[in-house]
Amino acid sequence: MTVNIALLGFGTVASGIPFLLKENGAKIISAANTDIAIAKVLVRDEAEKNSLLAQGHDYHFVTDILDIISDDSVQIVVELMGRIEPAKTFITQALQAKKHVVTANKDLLALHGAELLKVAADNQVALYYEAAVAGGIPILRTLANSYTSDKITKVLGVVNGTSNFMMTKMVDEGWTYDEALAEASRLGYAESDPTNDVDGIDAAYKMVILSQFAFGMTINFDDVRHEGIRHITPADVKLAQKLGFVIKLVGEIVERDSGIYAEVVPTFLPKSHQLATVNGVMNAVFVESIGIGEAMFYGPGAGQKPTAASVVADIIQLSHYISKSETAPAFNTFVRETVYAKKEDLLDKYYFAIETEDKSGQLLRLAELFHAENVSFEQVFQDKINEDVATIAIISHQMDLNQFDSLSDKISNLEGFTLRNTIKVI
Ligand SMILES: NC(=O)C1=CN([C@@H]2O[C@H](COP(=O)(O)OP(=O)(O)OC[C@H]3O[C@@H](n4cnc5c(N)ncnc54)[C@H](OP(=O)(O)O)[C@@H]3O)[C@@H](O)[C@H]2O)C=CC1
Ligand SMILES: N[C@@H](CC=O)C(=O)O
Ligand code: NA
Repeated sequence: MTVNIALLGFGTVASGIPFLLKENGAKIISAANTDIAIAKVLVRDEAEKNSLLAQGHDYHFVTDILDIISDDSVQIVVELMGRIEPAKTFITQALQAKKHVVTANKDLLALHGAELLKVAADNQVALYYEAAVAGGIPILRTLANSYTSDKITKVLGVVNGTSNFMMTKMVDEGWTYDEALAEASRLGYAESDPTNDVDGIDAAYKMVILSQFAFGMTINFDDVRHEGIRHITPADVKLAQKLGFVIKLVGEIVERDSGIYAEVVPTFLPKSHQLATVNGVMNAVFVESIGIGEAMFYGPGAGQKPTAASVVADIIQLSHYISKSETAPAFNTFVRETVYAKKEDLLDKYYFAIETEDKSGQLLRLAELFHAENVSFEQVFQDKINEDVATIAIISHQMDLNQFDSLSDKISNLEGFTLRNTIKVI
């Protein structure tokens, strides 16, 4: 038999699918128990269709989603257009027409996943999305299947390929921010709007999805504190290096007695930490659990073939169920009530970079602020910016999130001081 699939969009990831289906034909047929054919491809308009045909792409291109939704021979719809609309409407229509759906769209899953999964369940079809988190790393299926016996307590992840690639190029090779971003876009790593990549939004979407698979809880996207890489300066990087740290954009999800918490923030990682060596477009998800202990899953987080490989793995799994006329199980079955951690249960050390006039008594004023919050300094450094202005860099001892927010606020409002940056220290 043959399972017919339809692709929505034919950009970076989607155009990698034919290669894998062709190169691994025999293996795929044996795993899926069926042949898999690309029956239709939705493109934006006639101009794109003609251009793809002229390039030698020999597919049945359509420009109206209804040509796919109303086609009973199409059993799996593969959404690779990205963004919220019209992807949300098209996926809903496909599920309602009792077609399985595969997507890599983390924006949509993080913001509207629950609604879409309900439509899938109501229509006895499945929605799979391995590629949505850490592109080529098989992390979601691993958490859903191989961690069933275990209790996860913490997930740390470098999960945005674009920002990690940019930071690596800027720090190790001296590229400018704009050069690094342009190259990440050229290589197909960045989103069509790279704001999400550099501002920590894409990684925060992935934290929402990871919270569901690792902890069975759905953290609201708005509750994921997130910050990107724009504010990190060469001075921050230099000090980090001097102290034996590297700076990375790290996502973290923890479960404390009071509940769960997730954030994505620039982080000082000790050079000896496993995540410190994750460079370029590589991603890694570091999992702490009571059974397995510490485990790290490492691989390419973006790029055409790695991402398409995850998409095709989902297609194969669904095709297998279709070929056996079996109901495809839900991608993730771990669901608990979502309970948020109290801020006082979230303890971390922080780096504060503060600019101020280079005159006596300034450090004392900062010391008084920290003392009033009952937080002590672990290390303090001062660096001249010019004749009159200096940066005071403080690495604190542990404080809870209330103390951190209060201190950041107070320093920002302290006359004569500018809080230039804060970075979490692991
Ligand atoms: N690239 C990567 O490494 C990874 C991507 N992803 C996710 O995979 C998805 C696809 O990403 P990627 O392939 O990089 O994106 P691209 O922008 O390369 O491809 C998307 C394609 O869909 C087309 N498209 C958009 N809207 C429509 C529409 N209404 N009708 C028809 N075609 C449409 C776009 O056309 P046009 O150019 O005209 O807008 C474009 O050709 C996204 O959700 C992304 O977040 C996930 C992991 C890794
Ligand atoms: N733009 C994303 C693509 C994969 O999710 C990234 O850079 O990680
Ligand atoms: Na993945």
